[in-house]
Amino acid sequence: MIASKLHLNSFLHGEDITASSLLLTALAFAGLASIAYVILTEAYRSKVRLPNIPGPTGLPIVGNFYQLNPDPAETLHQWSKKYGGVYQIMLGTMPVVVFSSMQAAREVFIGQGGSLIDKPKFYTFHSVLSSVASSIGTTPWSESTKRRRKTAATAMNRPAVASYLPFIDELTRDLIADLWKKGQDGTVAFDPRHSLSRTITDLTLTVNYGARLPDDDALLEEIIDVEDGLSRIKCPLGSSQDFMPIMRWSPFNEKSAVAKEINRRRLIFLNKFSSELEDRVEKGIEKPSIQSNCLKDPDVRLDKVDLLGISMSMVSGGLDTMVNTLAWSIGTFALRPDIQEKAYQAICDVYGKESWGPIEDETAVPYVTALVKECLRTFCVLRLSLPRATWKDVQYGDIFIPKGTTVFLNAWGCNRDESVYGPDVNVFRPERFLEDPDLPHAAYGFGTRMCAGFHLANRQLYVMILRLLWSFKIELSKEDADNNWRMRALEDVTEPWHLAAIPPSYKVRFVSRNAGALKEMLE
Ligand code: HEM
Repeated sequence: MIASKLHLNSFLHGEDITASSLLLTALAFAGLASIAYVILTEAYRSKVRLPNIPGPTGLPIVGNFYQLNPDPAETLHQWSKKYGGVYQIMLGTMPVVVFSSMQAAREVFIGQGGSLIDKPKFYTFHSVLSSVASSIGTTPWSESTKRRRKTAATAMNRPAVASYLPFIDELTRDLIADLWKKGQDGTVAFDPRHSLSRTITDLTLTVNYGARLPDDDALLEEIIDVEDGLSRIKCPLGSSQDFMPIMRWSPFNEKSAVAKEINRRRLIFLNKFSSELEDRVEKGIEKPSIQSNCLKDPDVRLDKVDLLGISMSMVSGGLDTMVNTLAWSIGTFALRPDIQEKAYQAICDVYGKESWGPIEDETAVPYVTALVKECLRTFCVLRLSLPRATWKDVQYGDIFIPKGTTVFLNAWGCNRDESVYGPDVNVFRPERFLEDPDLPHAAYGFGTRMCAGFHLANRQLYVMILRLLWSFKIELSKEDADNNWRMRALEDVTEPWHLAAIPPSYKVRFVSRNAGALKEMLE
């Protein structure tokens, strides 16, 4: 008995030794593997780093990724003061060339536009999310991208936008009626974001499919939620796993699963809208729209995947950008009654106090045109634009950027370029665009892949802002005013890592300036 106990003890003791030595061996092996991984990654990082382009070196494995905190666009803008208007950063093992000065950006993005026509491929977005089709703005250059881009750009050029004016007119009226009703003629303060989202989603779908959004709040919420999720993945800095492949195996990484689920949900509503349109085309009851034109025109050789890609671009391109630009603008107007007054007088000088004027002319009230540009410049909702890749080698002065390099346009930095806007660059001052009507801004990007919807966006912003400021005095809620609520483009952005710059929420009152005239305009 005793002997067998001894035997058992020594046996167990022996097991202990074996287990702990196995553990030690495993730890040593993991340690060596980690060291080897760091050495190999560092060797790779220094090999792929672009010669003769200045920029911060960054940390092993992660490069400059986490140094971009707390606000990537602003950090890159500050770095441009040290490294110049064109410099490189390392995102994990990926070198990225950043353009952060207006002059350099325009010279290369416009002057050598053909060399910057490509888009980089990111693991999360291109391999996990976009398994079926992807929006134009994120798709590398190919024959299919060329066809889609051309169709979308033609469908949103100046004459085409003129044909959508009845939709813009109808939806702006609905928006103003909704704001007036919800706020009970300025007696109740509320957050206008939901109304803005509904109007912009409705408008985007109407222009794309020729049918208005059904009165279905659940569907609207679903579209908004899916598009918000997409923005998070589409964000150039949205997924660390794109730059640090090791993150793809992290048990805490849910990015890929989230991307797949968003793709599934997005396809449900896009397919629904497409098949409803096909039905209308078959019955011959469709209204003019981008998709119906493509379906009916034998010269437009687009397949189903192309058409789906265009739909994705329209919904993704127009939603976040327009809603956030309007949300920043309305909040700013509430804080700046002087600007509201100037705009109101300028509108009344042209159209009088009894009418908000026709919708045809986008430049009839130059102060409003300038106001729209200053809103786009100041809030610049796509602060890092959408990433590009070089299609050909680029030579800019001493800087050589080889084909296939990822390039960021820091639109935020360009819009804060003192050499262009002067010392009051951080002041919200629409007059700067009256003093120099050719003054550029970078909110839509530049060159061959710049925003394909910019005519449509300019027209919508002009009409909506003009009519809002003619109809209402916009006043901050008492609660927000008491709390000294602010709307600074830099300090008050809510999620600086998000693709689109989202303003802080607020409540405002929409007080009619001339209730009788407004009622007539809405009839
Ligand atoms: C305030 C409104 C808007 C802003 C600030 C904005 C900004 C931008 C920016 C910065 C890009 C990337 C450009 C680049 O790569 O250089 C882009 C691309 C694009 N936008 Fe817009 N956008 C707006 C509204 C719209 C609207 C209303 C639509 C259509 C409904 C639209 C459709 C597109 C499309 C299709 C692209 C992809 C172009 C391509 O890659 O070839 N955008 N937009």
